[in-house]
Amino acid sequence: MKLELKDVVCGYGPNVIVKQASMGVAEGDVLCLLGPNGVGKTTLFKSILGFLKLLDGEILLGGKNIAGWSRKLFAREVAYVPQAHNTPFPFKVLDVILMGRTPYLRPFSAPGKEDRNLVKNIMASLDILALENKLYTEISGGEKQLVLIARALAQQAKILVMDEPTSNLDFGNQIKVLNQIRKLSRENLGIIMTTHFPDHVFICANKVAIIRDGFLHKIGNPETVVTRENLREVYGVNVSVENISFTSGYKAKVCVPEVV
Ligand SMILES: Nc1ncnc2c1ncn2[C@@H]1O[C@H](COP(=O)(O)OP(=O)(O)OP(=O)(O)O)[C@@H](O)[C@H]1O
Repeated sequence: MKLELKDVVCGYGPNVIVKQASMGVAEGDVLCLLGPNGVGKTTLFKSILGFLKLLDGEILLGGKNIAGWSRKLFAREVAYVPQAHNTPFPFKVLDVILMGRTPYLRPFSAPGKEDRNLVKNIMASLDILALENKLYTEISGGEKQLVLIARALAQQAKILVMDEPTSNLDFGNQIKVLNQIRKLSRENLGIIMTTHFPDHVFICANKVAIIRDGFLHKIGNPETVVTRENLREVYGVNVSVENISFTSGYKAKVCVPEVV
Protein backbone atom coordinates (compact mmCIF):
# COMPACT_ATOMS: atom_id res chain seq x y z
CA MET A 1 0.00 0.00 0.00
CA LYS A 2 1.68 3.19 -1.16
CA LEU A 3 0.78 6.67 0.06
CA GLU A 4 1.39 9.27 -2.63
CA LEU A 5 1.07 13.03 -2.56
CA LYS A 6 0.70 14.67 -5.94
CA ASP A 7 1.14 18.44 -6.15
CA VAL A 8 -0.57 18.89 -2.79
CA VAL A 9 -1.30 22.46 -1.72
CA CYS A 10 -2.42 22.89 1.88
CA GLY A 11 -3.08 25.57 4.43
CA TYR A 12 -5.82 27.43 6.24
CA GLY A 13 -8.42 29.08 4.01
CA PRO A 14 -6.65 31.66 1.87
CA ASN A 15 -3.42 31.17 3.85
CA VAL A 16 -1.36 28.68 1.78
CA ILE A 17 1.33 27.01 3.91
CA VAL A 18 2.77 24.21 1.71
CA LYS A 19 2.73 24.24 -2.11
CA GLN A 20 3.22 21.56 -4.75
CA ALA A 21 4.23 18.81 -2.35
CA SER A 22 4.82 15.53 -4.18
CA MET A 23 6.25 12.48 -2.42
CA GLY A 24 5.55 8.81 -1.78
CA VAL A 25 5.81 6.37 1.12
CA ALA A 26 5.74 2.69 0.18
CA GLU A 27 5.79 -0.43 2.37
CA GLY A 28 9.00 -0.54 4.38
CA ASP A 29 9.84 3.12 3.77
CA VAL A 30 10.62 5.54 6.58
CA LEU A 31 10.33 9.11 5.32
CA CYS A 32 11.47 11.88 7.69
CA LEU A 33 10.19 15.41 7.23
CA LEU A 34 12.66 18.06 8.35
CA GLY A 35 12.25 21.81 8.44
CA PRO A 36 12.38 24.77 10.81
CA ASN A 37 9.58 25.59 13.27
CA GLY A 38 6.39 26.86 11.66
CA VAL A 39 7.28 25.75 8.13
CA GLY A 40 4.20 23.55 7.73
CA LYS A 41 5.10 19.97 8.72
CA THR A 42 2.08 19.54 11.00
CA THR A 43 -0.15 21.30 8.47
CA LEU A 44 0.93 18.77 5.83
CA PHE A 45 0.20 15.91 8.26
CA LYS A 46 -3.25 17.33 9.08
CA SER A 47 -3.95 17.41 5.36
CA ILE A 48 -2.76 13.82 4.80
CA LEU A 49 -4.97 12.70 7.69
CA GLY A 50 -8.00 14.51 6.30
CA PHE A 51 -8.33 16.97 9.20
CA LEU A 52 -7.68 19.81 6.73
CA LYS A 53 -9.22 19.93 3.27
CA LEU A 54 -6.65 20.03 0.46
CA LEU A 55 -6.48 23.37 -1.33
CA ASP A 56 -5.24 21.57 -4.45
CA GLY A 57 -3.58 18.35 -5.61
CA GLU A 58 -4.43 14.82 -4.58
CA ILE A 59 -3.50 12.09 -2.15
CA LEU A 60 -3.54 8.49 -3.33
CA LEU A 61 -3.54 5.28 -1.32
CA GLY A 62 -2.75 2.16 -3.31
CA GLY A 63 -3.29 4.28 -6.44
CA LYS A 64 -6.78 5.45 -5.38
CA ASN A 65 -7.66 9.05 -4.55
CA ILE A 66 -8.65 9.18 -0.86
CA ALA A 67 -11.01 12.14 -1.29
CA GLY A 68 -14.40 10.90 -0.17
CA TRP A 69 -13.13 7.82 1.77
CA SER A 70 -14.94 7.25 5.06
CA ARG A 71 -12.94 7.82 8.28
CA LYS A 72 -13.35 4.14 9.09
CA LEU A 73 -11.94 2.92 5.77
CA PHE A 74 -9.08 5.43 5.92
CA ALA A 75 -8.24 4.43 9.52
CA ARG A 76 -7.77 0.82 8.44
CA GLU A 77 -4.98 1.96 6.10
CA VAL A 78 -3.39 4.97 7.82
CA ALA A 79 -2.84 5.44 11.56
CA TYR A 80 -1.74 8.60 13.33
CA VAL A 81 0.70 8.61 16.23
CA PRO A 82 0.42 12.00 17.95
CA GLN A 83 2.96 13.44 20.36
CA ALA A 84 2.66 11.93 23.80
CA HIS A 85 0.79 14.77 25.48
CA ASN A 86 -1.12 14.27 28.69
CA THR A 87 -4.80 13.63 28.46
CA PRO A 88 -7.06 14.59 31.35
CA PHE A 89 -8.83 11.21 31.09
CA PRO A 90 -7.36 8.53 33.31
CA PHE A 91 -7.90 5.56 30.97
CA LYS A 92 -6.13 2.29 31.62
CA VAL A 93 -3.27 1.67 29.16
CA LEU A 94 -4.98 -1.45 27.81
CA ASP A 95 -8.14 0.57 27.06
CA VAL A 96 -6.15 3.32 25.31
CA ILE A 97 -4.61 0.70 22.99
CA LEU A 98 -7.96 -1.04 22.45
CA MET A 99 -9.25 2.28 21.06
CA GLY A 100 -7.15 1.44 17.99
CA ARG A 101 -9.68 -1.32 17.22
CA THR A 102 -12.50 1.21 16.72
CA PRO A 103 -12.38 1.10 12.86
CA TYR A 104 -13.20 -2.64 13.06
CA LEU A 105 -16.10 -2.46 15.53
CA ARG A 106 -19.77 -2.29 14.65
CA PRO A 107 -21.63 0.76 16.04
CA PHE A 108 -22.08 0.51 19.84
CA SER A 109 -20.16 -2.81 20.06
CA ALA A 110 -17.19 -3.33 22.40
CA PRO A 111 -13.82 -4.93 21.55
CA GLY A 112 -13.98 -8.73 21.82
CA LYS A 113 -11.57 -11.48 22.82
CA GLU A 114 -9.78 -11.44 19.46
CA ASP A 115 -9.23 -7.67 19.73
CA ARG A 116 -7.79 -8.15 23.23
CA ASN A 117 -5.50 -10.96 22.08
CA LEU A 118 -4.24 -8.85 19.19
CA VAL A 119 -3.58 -5.93 21.53
CA LYS A 120 -1.75 -8.16 24.04
CA ASN A 121 0.49 -9.47 21.24
CA ILE A 122 1.28 -5.92 20.13
CA MET A 123 2.05 -4.91 23.73
CA ALA A 124 4.37 -7.90 24.06
CA SER A 125 6.20 -6.95 20.84
CA LEU A 126 6.77 -3.43 22.19
CA ASP A 127 7.70 -4.79 25.61
CA ILE A 128 4.97 -2.84 27.44
CA LEU A 129 2.78 -5.69 28.74
CA ALA A 130 3.61 -4.66 32.30
CA LEU A 131 1.78 -1.34 31.74
CA GLU A 132 -1.55 -3.03 30.96
CA ASN A 133 -3.39 -1.97 34.12
CA LYS A 134 -1.62 1.31 34.76
CA LEU A 135 -3.34 4.62 34.13
CA TYR A 136 -2.18 6.42 30.96
CA THR A 137 -1.88 9.65 33.01
CA GLU A 138 0.54 7.96 35.40
CA ILE A 139 3.15 6.53 33.03
CA SER A 140 6.30 8.25 31.72
CA GLY A 141 6.60 10.18 28.45
CA GLY A 142 8.54 7.36 26.79
CA GLU A 143 5.98 4.79 27.92
CA LYS A 144 3.16 7.03 26.64
CA GLN A 145 4.81 7.23 23.21
CA LEU A 146 5.08 3.43 23.04
CA VAL A 147 1.42 3.13 24.08
CA LEU A 148 0.40 5.51 21.28
CA ILE A 149 2.47 3.46 18.82
CA ALA A 150 0.72 0.32 20.13
CA ARG A 151 -2.68 1.97 19.60
CA ALA A 152 -1.73 2.77 16.00
CA LEU A 153 -0.54 -0.81 15.45
CA ALA A 154 -3.85 -2.09 16.84
CA GLN A 155 -5.45 -0.25 13.91
CA GLN A 156 -3.53 -2.68 11.65
CA ALA A 157 -2.88 0.18 9.26
CA LYS A 158 -0.18 -0.13 6.60
CA ILE A 159 1.02 3.48 6.95
CA LEU A 160 1.92 5.25 10.21
CA VAL A 161 2.00 9.05 10.38
CA MET A 162 4.13 10.06 13.38
CA ASP A 163 4.37 13.65 14.60
CA GLU A 164 7.73 14.16 16.34
CA PRO A 165 7.69 10.70 17.93
CA THR A 166 10.81 11.44 19.99
CA SER A 167 9.90 14.88 21.32
CA ASN A 168 9.97 15.16 25.12
CA LEU A 169 11.77 11.84 25.45
CA ASP A 170 15.06 11.30 27.23
CA PHE A 171 17.99 9.99 25.21
CA GLY A 172 17.39 6.33 26.05
CA ASN A 173 13.69 6.50 25.19
CA GLN A 174 14.43 8.35 21.93
CA ILE A 175 16.65 5.47 20.82
CA LYS A 176 14.04 2.94 21.98
CA VAL A 177 11.35 4.62 19.86
CA LEU A 178 13.68 5.01 16.84
CA ASN A 179 14.57 1.32 17.13
CA GLN A 180 10.87 0.43 17.11
CA ILE A 181 10.43 2.54 13.97
CA ARG A 182 13.26 0.57 12.28
CA LYS A 183 11.65 -2.67 13.38
CA LEU A 184 8.22 -1.64 12.05
CA SER A 185 9.71 -0.72 8.68
CA ARG A 186 11.37 -4.15 8.53
CA GLU A 187 7.88 -5.56 9.13
CA ASN A 188 6.86 -3.66 5.99
CA LEU A 189 4.93 -0.75 7.44
CA GLY A 190 5.40 2.57 5.68
CA ILE A 191 6.19 5.42 8.06
CA ILE A 192 6.18 9.17 7.59
CA MET A 193 7.45 11.14 10.56
CA THR A 194 8.68 14.58 11.54
CA THR A 195 11.76 15.25 13.57
CA HIS A 196 13.86 18.23 14.59
CA PHE A 197 16.98 16.05 14.77
CA PRO A 198 18.78 15.38 11.46
CA ASP A 199 20.70 12.57 13.22
CA HIS A 200 17.44 10.64 13.53
CA VAL A 201 17.23 10.49 9.74
CA PHE A 202 20.47 8.49 9.66
CA ILE A 203 19.25 6.19 12.43
CA CYS A 204 15.94 5.12 10.94
CA ALA A 205 15.00 6.67 7.57
CA ASN A 206 15.62 5.71 3.95
CA LYS A 207 13.98 8.87 2.61
CA VAL A 208 14.02 12.47 3.77
CA ALA A 209 12.26 15.65 2.70
CA ILE A 210 13.09 19.17 3.81
CA ILE A 211 10.34 21.78 3.76
CA ARG A 212 11.47 25.34 3.27
CA ASP A 213 9.65 28.52 2.26
CA GLY A 214 6.44 26.58 1.64
CA PHE A 215 7.98 24.00 -0.71
CA LEU A 216 9.47 20.53 -0.47
CA HIS A 217 12.87 22.08 -0.94
CA LYS A 218 14.87 18.83 -1.06
CA ILE A 219 13.76 15.23 -1.21
CA GLY A 220 15.81 12.08 -1.60
CA ASN A 221 17.92 9.63 0.38
CA PRO A 222 19.60 10.66 3.66
CA GLU A 223 23.13 10.73 2.23
CA THR A 224 22.29 13.21 -0.51
CA VAL A 225 19.82 15.38 1.44
CA VAL A 226 21.26 15.59 4.98
CA THR A 227 24.43 17.41 4.02
CA ARG A 228 26.44 20.23 5.52
CA GLU A 229 25.24 22.60 2.76
CA ASN A 230 21.52 21.76 3.10
CA LEU A 231 21.55 21.94 6.91
CA ARG A 232 23.29 25.30 6.86
CA GLU A 233 20.83 26.59 4.26
CA VAL A 234 17.75 25.41 6.17
CA TYR A 235 18.71 25.91 9.81
CA GLY A 236 21.39 28.62 9.44
CA VAL A 237 23.89 26.55 11.43
CA ASN A 238 27.33 25.31 10.43
CA VAL A 239 27.22 21.53 10.74
CA SER A 240 29.75 18.83 10.06
CA VAL A 241 28.30 15.48 8.98
CA GLU A 242 30.68 12.83 10.32
CA ASN A 243 31.06 9.07 9.87
CA ILE A 244 31.58 7.16 13.11
CA SER A 245 32.73 3.52 13.47
CA PHE A 246 32.13 1.52 16.63
CA THR A 247 34.53 -1.24 17.69
CA SER A 248 31.63 -3.64 17.11
CA GLY A 249 31.72 -2.72 13.42
CA TYR A 250 28.50 -0.65 13.59
CA LYS A 251 28.79 2.44 11.44
CA ALA A 252 26.83 5.63 12.04
CA LYS A 253 26.56 9.15 10.67
CA VAL A 254 26.11 12.11 12.97
CA CYS A 255 25.56 15.85 12.56
CA VAL A 256 27.80 17.97 14.77
CA PRO A 257 27.03 21.70 14.96
CA GLU A 258 29.80 24.28 15.10
CA VAL A 259 29.11 26.45 18.14
CA VAL A 260 30.97 29.76 18.05
N1 LIG B 1 -5.22 26.47 12.86
C1 LIG B 1 -4.43 27.32 12.19
N2 LIG B 1 -4.97 28.37 11.53
C2 LIG B 1 -4.17 29.23 10.83
N3 LIG B 1 -2.84 29.10 10.73
C3 LIG B 1 -2.26 28.07 11.38
C4 LIG B 1 -3.02 27.12 12.14
N4 LIG B 1 -2.17 26.21 12.65
C5 LIG B 1 -0.93 26.55 12.23
N5 LIG B 1 -0.98 27.67 11.47
C6 LIG B 1 0.16 28.34 10.82
O1 LIG B 1 0.69 27.48 9.82
C7 LIG B 1 2.12 27.62 9.77
C8 LIG B 1 2.73 26.22 9.84
O2 LIG B 1 2.48 25.66 11.11
P1 LIG B 1 2.79 24.14 11.43
O3 LIG B 1 2.29 23.87 12.80
O4 LIG B 1 2.31 23.31 10.32
O5 LIG B 1 4.40 24.16 11.40
P2 LIG B 1 5.43 23.03 11.82
O6 LIG B 1 6.43 22.96 10.72
O7 LIG B 1 4.73 21.80 12.20
O8 LIG B 1 6.09 23.72 13.10
P3 LIG B 1 6.83 23.09 14.39
O9 LIG B 1 8.11 22.49 13.89
O10 LIG B 1 7.10 24.30 15.23
O11 LIG B 1 5.90 22.11 15.04
C9 LIG B 1 2.51 28.53 10.90
O12 LIG B 1 2.74 29.81 10.35
C10 LIG B 1 1.30 28.57 11.80
O13 LIG B 1 1.16 29.83 12.41
